[in-house]
Amino acid sequence: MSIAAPGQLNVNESPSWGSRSVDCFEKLEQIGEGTYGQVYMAKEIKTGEIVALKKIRMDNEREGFPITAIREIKILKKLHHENVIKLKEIVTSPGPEKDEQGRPDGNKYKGGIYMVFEYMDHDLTGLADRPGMRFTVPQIKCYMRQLLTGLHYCHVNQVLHRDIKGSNLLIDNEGNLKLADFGLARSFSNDHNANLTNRVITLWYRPPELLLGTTKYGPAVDMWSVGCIFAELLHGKPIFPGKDEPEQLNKIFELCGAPDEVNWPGVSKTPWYNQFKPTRPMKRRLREVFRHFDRHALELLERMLTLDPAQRITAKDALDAEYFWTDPLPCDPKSLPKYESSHEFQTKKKRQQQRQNEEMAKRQKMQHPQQHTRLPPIQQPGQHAQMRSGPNQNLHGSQPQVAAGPSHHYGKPRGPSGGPGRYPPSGNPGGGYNHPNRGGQGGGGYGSGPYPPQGRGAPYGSSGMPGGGPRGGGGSGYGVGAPTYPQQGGPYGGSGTGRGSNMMGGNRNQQYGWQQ
Ligand SMILES: Nc1ncnc2c1ncn2[C@@H]1O[C@H](COP(=O)(O)OP(=O)(O)OP(=O)(O)O)[C@@H](O)[C@H]1O
Repeated sequence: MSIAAPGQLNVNESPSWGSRSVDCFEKLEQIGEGTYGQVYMAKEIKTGEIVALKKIRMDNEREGFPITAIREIKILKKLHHENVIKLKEIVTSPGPEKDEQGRPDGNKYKGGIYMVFEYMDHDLTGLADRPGMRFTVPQIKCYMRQLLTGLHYCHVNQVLHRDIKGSNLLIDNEGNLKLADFGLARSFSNDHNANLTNRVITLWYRPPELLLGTTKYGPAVDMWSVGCIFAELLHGKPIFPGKDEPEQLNKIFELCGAPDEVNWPGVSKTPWYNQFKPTRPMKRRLREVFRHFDRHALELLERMLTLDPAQRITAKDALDAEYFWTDPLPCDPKSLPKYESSHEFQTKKKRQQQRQNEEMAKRQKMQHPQQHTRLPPIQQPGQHAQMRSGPNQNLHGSQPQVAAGPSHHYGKPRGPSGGPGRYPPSGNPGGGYNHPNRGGQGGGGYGSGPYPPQGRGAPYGSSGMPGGGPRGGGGSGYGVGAPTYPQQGGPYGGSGTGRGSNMMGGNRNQQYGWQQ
């Protein structure tokens, strides 16, 4: 195997890797917008095969080929599993890129580099965000089992994903779930002796050890994120929607209790413990808050959302949990309903459009109050099932017609709050931190709202949720807007500046200094 010089991409391993032009593909539509650039659904002209093209952003020539992209390619080339997204090849575009209007796109780099992936119809966030979406218990078990199987495979192969969240879990119309976006992934050694950056994992899914500044960690960080996803599937909305790191920790402690040397030996030695330890006793309330969850689901969740990473359940043990072996059993992926493609990018875009329409209608009403009452209703995007859908459009068969069009996870969780209407303002987070701006009482956020019915019920149903349900209303995806980071110098200072800043996960391109 030939080795590329540092900072260069080794495309020599297979003649096809990097040798073909992106012109072999016809871009059909944008389905995602990530830190690195756009993701498109595209068709290979020769074969008609539908793929996903992820453009690698090369904004800054001086930095060369982004280290994160090199990592993603390197790791994905070594991982081959049915629950891990398949990287098919790398293609290039020789000349300056053009934008949609045919103008040069301002990219200083003279060409473009794309990763070609197998196409997946949905991401979990986009799917869950569909109006009226209801996941059944066997369906949740089926997705969770696949998520854990894929993750177990990564961990056995000594790869940490470090960005597990709904928009990185891709689902096809055969019901297969695959882990995607390995841009923050890295190899680890079993002794966990290397210093790794703690500025990884999107804030809402970030475990307490990273929030407390730990730099020696292992697969348990991914298992915390899995616990957050699991709870979200059952609960119907994200369980820890913190707007910045201190609030994130606070939300965790309110539900999982305060960490101490009894429940988490060694916690007092974590770098930022003294700064962020709660100033009042906080007991674990997970069982009480989620008492309506199925018993086995709650048992498993308890073990995933364990504060001490050393005691947190592993992917392998989670797969053995009673939850997956008791009725109702996980369903066969193939038996799952087939939906029109849905990615978070598109659901967000649609909501934005809807809000614009509503505002326009309001303005019209103010200008022509009489006439307005007789106007036909504003047409909402996605009312007609005529949007371009993925290659499996004809797979709907006898499934109930779904109203909305595609909705990939576009624009990703850049910011923590879910957008207007989705999450009530958290108010004073309470929780008693030693943080100058915090420390008030109350504000638990779990005690007041009704929860969706459990058991065989519909975790994502619109009934019973405040404001018509977290998924159905006008809120936008998984977060917009910037969290307020404390000034540099504090534990959370200095992130999120410059190009490619990911509000929830920090700035990827700045995450790789002395710590990896
Ligand atoms: N293979 C694929 N098939 C279909 N859609 C995809 C595929 N890969 C990515 N997407 C869509 O594009 C979105 C962004 O992709 P991805 O997470 O890989 O980009 P990114 O630049 O790493 O994003 P981020 O900055 O959020 O980490 C995904 O959430 C998903 O909706």
